[in-house]
Amino acid sequence: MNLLELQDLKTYFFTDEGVVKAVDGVSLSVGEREIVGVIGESGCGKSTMAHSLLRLIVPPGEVVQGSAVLSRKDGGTTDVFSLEPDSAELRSIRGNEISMIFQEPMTSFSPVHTIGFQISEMIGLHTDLKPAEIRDRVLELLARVGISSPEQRYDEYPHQLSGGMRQRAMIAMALGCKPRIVVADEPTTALDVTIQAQILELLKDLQEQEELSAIYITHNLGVVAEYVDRVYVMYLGRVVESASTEQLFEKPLHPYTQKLLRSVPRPGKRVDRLDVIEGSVPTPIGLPPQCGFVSRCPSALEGICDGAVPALTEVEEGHFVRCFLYDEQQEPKDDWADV
Ligand SMILES: Nc1ncnc2c1ncn2[C@@H]1O[C@H](COP(=O)(O)OP(=O)(O)OP(=O)(O)O)[C@@H](O)[C@H]1O
Repeated sequence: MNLLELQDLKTYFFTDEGVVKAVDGVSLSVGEREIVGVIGESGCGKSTMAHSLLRLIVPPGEVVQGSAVLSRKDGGTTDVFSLEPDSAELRSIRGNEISMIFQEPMTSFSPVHTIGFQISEMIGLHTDLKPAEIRDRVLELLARVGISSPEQRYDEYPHQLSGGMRQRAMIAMALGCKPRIVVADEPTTALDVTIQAQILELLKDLQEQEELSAIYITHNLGVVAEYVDRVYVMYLGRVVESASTEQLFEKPLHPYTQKLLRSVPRPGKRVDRLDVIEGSVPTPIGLPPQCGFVSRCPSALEGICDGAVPALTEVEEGHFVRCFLYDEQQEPKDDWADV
């Protein structure tokens, strides 16, 4: 049984310019102790998908469809999308069972309280521990994530910590209640490479020791190659390919994935020239029913790829692709909703 089963998520933003279909039918699963990666260019809907999972979408955005069934610590299951936004149950899930590490740590800490106070408050909210026990847990966590002199850091404010330390403190906060799944949205962009590597190593250790699963949203294919078990490639609000990391690097199928892999340097691969993906991700407003990548695809088939949205098809075990090139039998369909 998977820890998390996201089915057919659609999250739209209802703007004056039109309906932005930021996530348009994404399904994704996370197994126990599995690290799942989500990749794709800026604007493909990765962050919107992650925020939807934690019910952090605010108007004009809305989750319009989908289910996210979470297997709970107590052995039960809950569809996170069926809960009221302000419900106690949702609050008990957030932070306690699924927690999120954001792009910029300053946004998840308040500047006016100390680091220790904020992590303690979060643990206090979700557990019955006594204040002294909470303090001990926070100190242990700070040490665990590699923060030196935890006693001293406990009483410091976020601005007193370096970027790397703040990131660690945020991980401590995210792990405070021993969640089963951590969603890390580009956890390392704002940091230098050495700290990036340390943080990812730390998360990997925690995954092994604390039975943690994770969803990593990243632009960095080096990170995917090294730390991720299974990958979802997103384009224009949809998953266009998903496979084990090994399968994906060995044999990328979707022309978008192939371009993406050729557009960034990868460890262990010598390339003379990196590819550039021509054009940019369109804004997902009023898009015609066709493959989202058709306007940028070097292999597009006229009359096929521009006539319908391809379905996600399993090409070999565990390797799925949404592309007519691999599904020639498929008749163009006029309605995406039927696919
Ligand atoms: N609050 C909002 N209002 C309107 N449109 C939005 C809003 N937030 C995101 N979008 C749009 O939704 C689409 C998906 O954006 P999202 O930030 O989820 O992509 P992303 O893949 O996470 O990008 P990045 O890697 O830059 O974070 C984009 O077209 C974006 O402009």
